[in-house]
Amino acid sequence: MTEDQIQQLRSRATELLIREEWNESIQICTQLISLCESQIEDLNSELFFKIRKALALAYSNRAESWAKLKNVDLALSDCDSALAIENTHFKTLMCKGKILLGLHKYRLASDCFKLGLLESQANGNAEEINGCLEKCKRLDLLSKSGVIDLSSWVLSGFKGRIPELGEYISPVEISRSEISGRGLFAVKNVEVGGVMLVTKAVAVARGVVPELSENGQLVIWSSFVEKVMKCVENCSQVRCLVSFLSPGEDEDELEVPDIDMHRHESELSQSAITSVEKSKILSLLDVNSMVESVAPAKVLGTNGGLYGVGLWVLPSYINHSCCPNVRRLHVGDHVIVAASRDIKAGEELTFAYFDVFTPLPKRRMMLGAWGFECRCRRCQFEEGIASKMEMSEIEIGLERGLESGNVVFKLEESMKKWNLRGKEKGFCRASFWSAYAGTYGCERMMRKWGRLIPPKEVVVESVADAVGGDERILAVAVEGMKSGGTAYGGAAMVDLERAFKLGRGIFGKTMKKQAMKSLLSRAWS
Ligand SMILES: C[S@@+](CC[C@H](N)C(=O)[O-])C[C@H]1O[C@@H](n2cnc3c(N)ncnc32)[C@H](O)[C@@H]1O
Repeated sequence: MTEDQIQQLRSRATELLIREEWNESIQICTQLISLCESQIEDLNSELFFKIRKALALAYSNRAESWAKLKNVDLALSDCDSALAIENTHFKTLMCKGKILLGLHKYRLASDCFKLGLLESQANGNAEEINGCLEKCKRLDLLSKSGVIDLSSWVLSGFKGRIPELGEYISPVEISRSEISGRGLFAVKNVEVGGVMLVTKAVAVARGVVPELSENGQLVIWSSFVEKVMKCVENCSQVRCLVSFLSPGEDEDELEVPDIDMHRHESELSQSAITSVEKSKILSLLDVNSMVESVAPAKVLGTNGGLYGVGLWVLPSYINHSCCPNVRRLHVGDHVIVAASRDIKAGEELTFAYFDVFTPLPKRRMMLGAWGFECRCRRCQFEEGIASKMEMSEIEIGLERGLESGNVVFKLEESMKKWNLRGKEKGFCRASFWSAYAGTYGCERMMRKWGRLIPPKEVVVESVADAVGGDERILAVAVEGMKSGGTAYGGAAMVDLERAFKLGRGIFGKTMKKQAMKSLLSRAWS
């Protein structure tokens, strides 16, 4: 009788799995598990082995259903129950390997696939298992080296699948920040373009939003909140990491988490945090979620027309500066954080939370919405010159439609008068970048003002040095290169090397020169 019941439930569970009815399949597997467990105590040996087999399969099937529903904790727990009964259970090893791969635990995943490969059932699945093993190896290497190569994807014109990325953490640490709360700090010197982090989103929601209507954004936002809630509920690893993020208040009281907690091979205590309230999640998301940056996506030809909002945990420790030293590049659900200029060991990593080419009064307005005041070197410097008469004349001139060449001329003359040097000039030029771009990009304007203002290569380099790489600086820099002219007035090779350096400040060291060249040509076409 019991045998028949078990057989019936098994067939029903298999049918539901095939039909991808995960919730129903979980119900049937749960019934099957209870039945098997109630029978397993006092059985003659033949039936005992049969029931154990059915029990292992029921746990395995339920694990698969939980995994499909993205309930990672329950899926892993069922895998472990199945493996405790039969430690080489093929189906379970495959299921556990895939879950661990999704959690970026490449070596543990690889151990499961290797064990699976030894089983007789591997014969018909060898290609798939070897593919998984290959993927573990590739991503493990990336997670150790940070070496990313998007070249073939870039050269193919972004056709085909988005390159698969793993998670990577360069030598950085989380420490108390003088800016606010905790921040992320470089432990070693990093050259422009150096990849600092590669992080997969906890969740990301995207949609085509016609003209970015507020309503459309709201719909995407609520789907994003739902996705994050689900991940937090279903994965203790995510729950633990998310619970350390800043709610935006009393940041100096917040605990400083160990960076190693974010290395996915490390084991997190499963029971550390059992739940996080929705209201807390909402305030964490207000402070830490990021909109996928549109500009590099446009150049990369990806995500065009899409509005995307996501949560990437480790990048959430990066504070804002108006003269930042890192930038982010979105590739699929991953964000690559790379140095947008050279960074010294001990320096805090900073993003610009909004466009760096914004004059001080507008930056203050935007920061008002964020709820904090920026005290970065650039803001402090620009506050010092804000009351100068020439500065008000330039701002008023710009507002009233003064010719951009004239704005640039007046600013350059004022900077000479104020005896500015080094980065200070770059800060001012960045704040009035639109006037510089308008002047260098217009032949008529250059005929009129060209001899009275600095050559564009001087301006390009001072702005990149002050606020880091930006595709708009690159566009001005490479203008004229295609037609045989030289952007920098020197030999073409030198021009190209400088353009590559600017490109690395935007896209990071993520591709070979040939691919970067094709991106540069997009910028100048
Ligand atoms: C994404 S978090 C950055 C990491 C945060 N400091 C922490 O301890 O987790 C963003 C929050 O950090 C603070 N913050 C970031 N940049 C700042 C700045 N330049 N000045 C003051 N507060 C800043 C603000 O409270 C902001 O809401």
